[in-house]
Amino acid sequence: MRVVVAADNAGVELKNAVRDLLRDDERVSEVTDLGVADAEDDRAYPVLGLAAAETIARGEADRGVLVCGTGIGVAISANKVPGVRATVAHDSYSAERSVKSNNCQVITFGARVIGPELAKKIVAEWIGHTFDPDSASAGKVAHITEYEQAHVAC
Ligand SMILES: O=C[C@H](O)[C@H](O)COP(=O)(O)O
Repeated sequence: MRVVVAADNAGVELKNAVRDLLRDDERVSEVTDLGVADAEDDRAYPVLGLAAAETIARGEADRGVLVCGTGIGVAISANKVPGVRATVAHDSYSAERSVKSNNCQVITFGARVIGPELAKKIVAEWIGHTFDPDSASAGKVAHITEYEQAHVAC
């Protein structure tokens, strides 16, 4: 699995902790870190969120982990990229269902909301979840995709 990670300067430390966890996970073949690298880099969360989501939309990554102060801004940004579904998930069940019910490729965290150990635990579980295209959830996700394709300008 190829994972892209990104954060604004509010989330850089948590992003780095999750990035390092992913790099040590044998289920992950590649981790692309789009930054920010440190707290001095003031690129705003939309820049990072959109760049990460576009990486997935281009087929260059399978999943994404995005971090900002709340996780909300990067999620909103990533969801603007056609074909990408992102959500904040600060608990194990939401993270699981974000994949199994919603086929989300992206999970986001708020560094001002969740601590690193819980975030890392959630990510370690999240990596193992997969979407079943034959599940009852698939038709609901297809409805979202059909709307997007009919209404969202590329
Ligand atoms: O969703 C936005 C993020 O929490 C970001 O890190 C902080 O944004 P703000 O500086 O506009 O509050």
